[in-house]
Amino acid sequence: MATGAGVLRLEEGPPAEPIHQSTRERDSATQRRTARVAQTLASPALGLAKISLTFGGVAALRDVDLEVARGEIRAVIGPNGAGKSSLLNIVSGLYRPDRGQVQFGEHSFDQVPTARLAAHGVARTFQNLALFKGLSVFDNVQMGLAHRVRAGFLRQIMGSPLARRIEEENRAAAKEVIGFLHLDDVQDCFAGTLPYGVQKRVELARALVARPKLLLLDEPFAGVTLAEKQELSQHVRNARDSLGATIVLIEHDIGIVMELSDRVAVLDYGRKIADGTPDQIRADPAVIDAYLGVAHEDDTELAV
Ligand SMILES: Nc1ncnc2c1ncn2[C@@H]1O[C@H](COP(=O)(O)OP(=O)(O)OP(=O)(O)O)[C@@H](O)[C@H]1O
Repeated sequence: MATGAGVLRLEEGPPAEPIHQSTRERDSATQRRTARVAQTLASPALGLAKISLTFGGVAALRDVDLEVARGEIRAVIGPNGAGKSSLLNIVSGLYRPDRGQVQFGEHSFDQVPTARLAAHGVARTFQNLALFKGLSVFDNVQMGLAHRVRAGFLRQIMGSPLARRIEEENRAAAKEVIGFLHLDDVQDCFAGTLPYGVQKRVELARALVARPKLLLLDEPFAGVTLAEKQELSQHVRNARDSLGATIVLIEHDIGIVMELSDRVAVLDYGRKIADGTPDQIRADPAVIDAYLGVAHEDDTELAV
């Protein structure tokens, strides 16, 4: 039987406040999710095929398949050590899998070329903030366009009109995403002086400034307050709804995951043990066993 203690063990911050939806709201949200997934699965934004990875004798990932539909919010969850970060590191090219393929749209890779990630329309955030704390919010956000600046380096030092135009475009893009994430008031502050939850938002802005097609979020809600979680999850949803980004997130806060995601994949000991809508995952006995490590009963649900 699922116990609160078992679930709390999985969370790094306070548990998410349950969002109460009426049955009709919940049904229509489910219908929208199903339509979105069905519509776009023919041409997934991200496909992983038979991904395996070992570290010495430890199998971090075993034959993991994953499809992410365009415009979907897709969560990957699992207990500590299940392989979530390893998976994200493979998708962003930091790890090379022993076997398997990663596909972005038409392009397929044995190892994702990290340096060309942005060119493929992929951006990511990190579990531990990777901001430049001594730079302003504005400059941090502009760093998300560094690949464009590098491309125009020679033109820049020559002060060409094209370099000036690129710089203006970059500033305009940064300004726009800063407004989108309600960071206008703090855009001139040093990033390191801001509350942790705001810094997380700055990191999200930096990832979004290049308008990625695919956004990888590594524990975006870790360490933030309950109010900040609610706000941040709305921004993640807006990034999908208004900017059209497909989103993959790994996250320990099951409450937020179930509320935010269209579909959830569950890893345990490097294997994918379940994949489905939040309702399917909540009721899946294998998931309950993996999280609680106890024998399940037929009527048990994941307590979130
Ligand atoms: N760089 C590494 N070197 C050696 N072993 C590693 C490395 N990275 C991950 N592992 C091992 O691979 C397995 C999967 O780890 P991973 O960090 O991917 O899991 P996780 O689900 O992200 O865990 P957590 O939720 O605790 O971050 C674990 O047994 C871990 O110890």
